Formats: sequence, structure tokens, C-alpha cells
Amino acid sequence: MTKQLLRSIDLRGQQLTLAQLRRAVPRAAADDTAGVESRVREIIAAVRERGAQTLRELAAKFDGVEQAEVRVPEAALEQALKELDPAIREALEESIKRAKLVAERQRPEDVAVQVARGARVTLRWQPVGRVGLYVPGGLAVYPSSVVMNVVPALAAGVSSIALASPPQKEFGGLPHPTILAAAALLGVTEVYAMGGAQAIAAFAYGVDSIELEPVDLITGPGNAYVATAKRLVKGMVGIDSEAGPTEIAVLADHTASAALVAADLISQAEHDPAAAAVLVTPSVELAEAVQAELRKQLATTKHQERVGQGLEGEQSAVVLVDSLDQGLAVVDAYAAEHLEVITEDAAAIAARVRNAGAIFIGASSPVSLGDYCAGSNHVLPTSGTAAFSSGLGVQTFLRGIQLIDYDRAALAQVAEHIVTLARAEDLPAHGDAVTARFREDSGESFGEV
Ligand SMILES: NC(=O)c1ccc[n+]([C@@H]2O[C@H](COP(=O)([O-])OP(=O)(O)OC[C@H]3O[C@@H](n4cnc5c(N)ncnc54)[C@H](O)[C@@H]3O)[C@@H](O)[C@H]2O)c1
Ligand SMILES: N[C@H](CO)Cc1c[nH]c[nH+]1
Ligand SMILES: [Zn+2]
Repeated sequence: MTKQLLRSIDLRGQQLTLAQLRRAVPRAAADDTAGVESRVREIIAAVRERGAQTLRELAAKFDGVEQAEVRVPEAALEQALKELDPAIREALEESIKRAKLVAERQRPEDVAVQVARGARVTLRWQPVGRVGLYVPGGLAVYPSSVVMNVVPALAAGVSSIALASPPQKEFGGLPHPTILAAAALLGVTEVYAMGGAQAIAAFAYGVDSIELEPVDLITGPGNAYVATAKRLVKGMVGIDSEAGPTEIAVLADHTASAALVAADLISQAEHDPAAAAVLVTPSVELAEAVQAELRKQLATTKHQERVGQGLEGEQSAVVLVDSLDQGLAVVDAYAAEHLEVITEDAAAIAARVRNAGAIFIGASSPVSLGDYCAGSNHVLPTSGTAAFSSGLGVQTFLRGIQLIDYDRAALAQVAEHIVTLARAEDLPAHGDAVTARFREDSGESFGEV
């Protein structure tokens, strides 16, 4: 019998609760994360204690780089942009143009609500002051992630942007020149050659000796070390979603092309041996044809080794279901980073999906389109966190500040209610603070009510 790359999970004929579905869908074992977590805690503590010295030691250990400078000189950014291949520049410019169009239109408007006469509550969207953007650079080079991080930050009006990407041995300990060129193209000048959990810790706590000031918010994708570090510093700084190793789920029926489904699964397994590729289908014929296509396409794909590891890992599978209705329950329980819907009337099926980082509708909207040039953002929640968090966007870099503006008459209208509720909570001083405003000796001149 031919060996299948994706293991098979057969849910046909089973009525499963949400908890059972969550256990049934493929995901890497949780204890793997625990191993990463203890190493990441040590790295964060070392960066806090010894700053740039730790950054240099870890650059030597994980990136094979003897680092002279952690901060990338501005001349290197300019040089990289000057030497950028014109075709890559053109592609980056198209990607930036589309991402900008979407991010600028998605910026929420301030909302002022007249609650009563003389009583107004406004929600004012205020950009975060300083952000640290992470751009991965271990197994692949990600200038597209420079675009996805920087464009919404600029659209939100963030005034201080720092960017980090791992140092590369073949480029003298600087990040890959395409990363530097993309940063320069977008006008980012504060760039650091640092990667992994140590970069996240440096952003969160700052590093005095290299004049790296702490940031308020850290965004960007990365491997399990980066994603875990973001989770651990959360609370002290803000983070976007947990954007760890890539996941693709495809919900497909008999109308889908097995060759295209296999190509899409391979495209995302290409990121990382820990990447997940999941096909959910009621069609046994499609499942078998996709397995055959995967074997065929794996033989010629460039990053065969890590693609094979990703497909054969416990995090990947083909899930057989009775119907698209059951398939929808499975993809909702899985809450994929990327979900492709390739079925008859794909838009109607996609409209019923509740949990996914991004949904790609129909055969002409593959994940690769969203990775580079759709105008949508490719920094998306992984590990099931799409059930409660969103992908990166202009809103990630904004906070809503409430403005409360009542005149005296408007305050008088609710004064009694405030006093009553304050007493009910045994917090009478709250009520006193209101009644004091209506005493003649309050010292405040309110004019006529
Ligand atoms: N979810 C998303 O939005 C999204 C988007 C793009 C990429 N990604 C994911 O980003 C990841 C990129 O990963 P990558 O590895 O290529 O680059 P990366 O920059 O995320 O990680 C490289 C760094 O990991 C650290 N590291 C490596 N081995 C380590 C070890 N044993 N212990 C501690 N630290 C170690 C090193 O510091 C190294 O610089 C992939 O998993 C990809 O799927 C996710
Ligand atoms: N698919 C990745 C998001 O998980 C993003 C990416 C960047 N470059 C290629 N792909
Ligand atoms: Zn990708």
C-alpha cells in the first residue's frame, strides 16, 4: 500500500461536541510548547540582566554570527534600497500600494454620541506611541512581513517604529538586504539585527547600551520561540495576535482541483517543519487524489525536507466528514490561521464560517495571494487563537480613548442615580463627589443651570 503523507482522521458518522471536536482536530502536542516556554523564559531573563551582551551571545549561538553592531546603520538601509533588484522593488511597491489602500480605508472613525442634552461621550482612536515590529528570518526571508507590519502602523499614525530581524551570517551579521531595502522603502530607519525570543525581550524591556528604548506594542510573526516570547511579555507590553508557525486548512468538496489543493497545502508547509496543513472534505475521492498529488508535488518542490516534515507531522491531516455542514463545525473548532473554501458556492459556505484568521474564497483566492499582494494582512492568529483574536491591521496600532463631556445641567439629570448606585455599592464618597457640585459653597462657578 502507498504511504500517505497526511494522516487520515475519519469523523464520518460521529456526532461530536465542541470539546470532542477540538480534541479530534490535528494540532501539535501541548507539551512541546512547554519545552519551548522554559527556554524562552531563560532568554528573556538573560536579556533583562545583560542586555546587548546576551543579544550578541545568542546571535552567535542561534544565527552563527559574531556581531559587531546590533543597530543597523542607516547607510546600510540606503545601500540595500539602492541595490534592490528592480523586479523585487516593483513587486514590493505593488504590495505596499494594496496594503495601504486597505489599511487606510479600515482606520476607524472617532465616534461622538450625544447621550442627552449637554452630555457627550466620544471614542477617540489614538495611535500607540512606540512599536516594535518583528520580521522573521530563520528558514526564509520575509520582506513581505516588513510591508504587513509597517503599513498598518503608518496608517494608524504611529510616530516611533523600531524593526527587528535576525542577523544573517552571509550578510556580515545584518538582516537580509531585501528586509533592509523594504524597511528603507517604507521610511523606517530604526532597525536592529536581532531575532527570536531575545528580540522580543529587547523590545519589551529596552537595551540601554544600544539606546534601544522599550516599546508599547510588539507585533509580527515568527516561529514558536518568537510567538512564545510575545505571549510571555504580554501585559507588560501589548502584542498583536499569537502569530506563530503557519497553518492552512482547506474546506473543499468534489468540485475542487486536487492539484491546486495540494499546491496550496505545500505552499504553507514550506514555512516551517512545524507548519500545519489540513484538508477537511466530505469527498473521499478528493482526499485520495490530494494525497497522490502531494506525493507527486513533494518530489519536485524546492524545500522538500521541511515540507515533508510539515505534512507528515501530527499537526497535519486530512479530515473526512459526512457533509459540508460537519466540515464547517470542524473548521470552526480548528480556527485556522488561513482557511481556504473551495466548494460549490464558496462565498455562501465562507459566510457561515465563524473562526479563522483569514478566509480565502474560491479557487482564484489562494493563500499565496494574501501572503503578498491581496491588500489583506498576512500576520494572522495561529494555534486556535483565531477563535478570539484578529489578524494585524490598522486597529492593532490604535487604542480607543473615551472622552466624557457633561455640562452641569446634564450632570444634574443623573445626579440622583449616581448617589443611589454609589450607596448600593457602599461607596458613598462617589455620590458625595457629585452632590458637592450642587452646593452653593462648592467654590465652582457653573453659571445658570
Ligand atoms: N502566523 C503568521 O502570521 C506568520 C507569518 C509569516 C511567517 N510565520 C511563521 O514565522 C516563522 C518564521 O520562522 P523562522 O524560524 O524562519 O524565523 P524566526 O525569525 O521566527 O526565527 C528565527 C530565530 O529563532 C531563534 N531560534 C532558532 N532556534 C532556536 C532554539 N533552539 N532556541 C531558541 N531560539 C531559537 C533564533 O534566535 C533565530 O534568530 C515560521 O514558523 C512561519 O510559519 C507566521
Ligand atoms: N503565509 C505566511 C503567514 O502565515 C506569510 C508569508 C510570508 N511570505 C510568505 N508567506
Ligand atoms: Zn506563506
